[in-house]
Amino acid sequence: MTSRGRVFARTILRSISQYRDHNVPAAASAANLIKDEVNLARPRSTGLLSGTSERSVLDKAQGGPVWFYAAAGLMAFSTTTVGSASPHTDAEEKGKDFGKIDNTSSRPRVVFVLGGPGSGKGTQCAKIVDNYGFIHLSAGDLLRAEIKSGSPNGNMIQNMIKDGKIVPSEVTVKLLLKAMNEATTDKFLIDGFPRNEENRLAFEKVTGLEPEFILYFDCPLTEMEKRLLGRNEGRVDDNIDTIRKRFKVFIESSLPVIDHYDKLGKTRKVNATKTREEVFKTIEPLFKPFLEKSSCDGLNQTIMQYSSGSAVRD
Ligand SMILES: Nc1ncnc2c1ncn2[C@@H]1O[C@H](COP(=O)(O)OP(=O)(O)O)[C@@H](O)[C@H]1O
Ligand SMILES: Nc1ccn([C@@H]2O[C@H](COP(=O)(O)OP(=O)(O)O)[C@@H](O)[C@H]2O)c(=O)n1
Repeated sequence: MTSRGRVFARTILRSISQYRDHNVPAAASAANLIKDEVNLARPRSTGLLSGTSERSVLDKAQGGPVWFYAAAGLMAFSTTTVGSASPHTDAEEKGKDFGKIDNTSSRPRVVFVLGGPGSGKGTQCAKIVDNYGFIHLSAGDLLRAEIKSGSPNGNMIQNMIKDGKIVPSEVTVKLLLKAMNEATTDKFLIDGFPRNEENRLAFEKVTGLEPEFILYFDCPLTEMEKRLLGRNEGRVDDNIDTIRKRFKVFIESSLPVIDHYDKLGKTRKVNATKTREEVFKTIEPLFKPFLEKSSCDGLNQTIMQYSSGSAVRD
């Protein structure tokens, strides 16, 4: 990074502090995340010109180092559009129209997988990973791993999960970013996230990334309840009391997020009541376009821009 880049980054961080001093809560929590992320991402950004393996996946967010964009994320960001779907698009109906994935971009590509508890998100994610080279990041799994790791946040997370509540975004986004940074691919299925508007805004502000689309598993509560009670994974939250609380949270906090993306034409609604195989058949057309062209071309182009000095971001 050049000294000009450092000066600019400091300026951005200073302006975030000023926002925080004026009690803008989202800016304040984003600022905390950003500071952590600066520490996470900075050492790696020196490898920018030395090849893909040394570049942090998130360094590629919007074509520049993540900490830079994390800071800039507090400003308005333009987004990448995928497909031509209209609101309330049904996966079965649209078929191949889902196609227009920007495979020339070197940005990390993110698909959010949403749906009520027990709607089959994890089950389908495993199939997508096997067939379409995505990395599956389950927010719930990351939180449960954090509890197991003996983290100081462990107790708090455990209590929230037992009570069916949504863990503060600061914690969850940080875990997601760490996992994305460690990943060896740039295609991410982020499952069970964003679960509320706070999750959504924190991720957006910190990464500057917009999802390609939202895969929404639509399933009646009665079916989800039956599946959860039969899941048998020994989870502290798969009991009838917590399940009912989770349903309430889903309706009150998660549906508005799905609706937000629906209005942007990004929600791909899937009937999740069918068999596992049928559901997978329905969603496959959404993922085929990701196989059509490697993102390496876009990536190489970005690296050449940096080498020739034509890119202003360092
Ligand atoms: N299409 C389906 N039909 C019947 N049961 C399913 C289906 N998809 C998943 N399941 C089962 O329902 C339970 C919940 O699925 P899971 O993928 O863990 O849901 P989520 O990740 O949305 O909570 C699991 O026991 C799973 O095996
Ligand atoms: N973005 C997220 C995702 C999960 N969680 C917590 O983790 C629990 C389990 O989420 P999960 O995605 O593993 O499971 P399901 O509820 O989808 O079956 C949620 O009920 C929340 O308590 C969270 O706080 N924030």
